[in-house]
Amino acid sequence: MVDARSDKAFPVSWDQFHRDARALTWRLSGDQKWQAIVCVTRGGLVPAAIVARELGIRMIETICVASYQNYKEQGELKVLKPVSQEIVDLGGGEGAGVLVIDDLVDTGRTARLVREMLPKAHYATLYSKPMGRPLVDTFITEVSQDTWIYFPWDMGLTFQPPIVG
Ligand SMILES: O=P(O)(O)OC[C@H]1O[C@H](OP(=O)(O)OP(=O)(O)O)[C@H](O)[C@@H]1O
Ligand SMILES: O=c1[nH]c(=O)c2nc[nH]c2[nH]1
Ligand SMILES: [Mg+2]
Repeated sequence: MVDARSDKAFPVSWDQFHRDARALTWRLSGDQKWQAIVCVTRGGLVPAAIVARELGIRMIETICVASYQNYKEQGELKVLKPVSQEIVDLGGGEGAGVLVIDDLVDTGRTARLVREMLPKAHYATLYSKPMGRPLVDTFITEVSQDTWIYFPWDMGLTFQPPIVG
């Protein structure tokens, strides 16, 4: 479970995010020809746009899942929109040849749910935490379980008090 008291922070700038999304694309750009991207909203929308642009993929589907209602607190996992049958049936069924993109895996609950719908898909995220790591096929950076990742779309510029004084 995510510890609501966790105080380690991993802030990610837009530059860093873009670099990491491109690094993820390099890892996904081998021999495999992806038939479609399924992005896990909302966090998967931005990395999916970058990966789709880099890989030349125009078939993009969403799976709409929500679980973190209040900041750092995971509630009940809700599927607001499942993946269309057309996408599940690609590559002979069960999502073979489909690339699933999300921003991160934390407890792995979201990834487990998506994998039930697309068992043969390839699951890729930019960031992972130890509990979720076994559920991801490709990721870029791992942080500890008690670290909260701050994405650029959730942040703004604010004054920082000096470290000393
Ligand atoms: O591994 P887990 O513990 O399941 O957590 C990971 C999920 O949590 C966040 O989504 P969230 O439910 O907050 O919705 P959002 O993408 O709309 O921000 C994140 O974008 C992942 O999808
Ligand atoms: O912005 C976020 N940062 C995280 O570390 C996280 N874990 C689950 N959901 C998350 N959202
Ligand atoms: Mg999400």
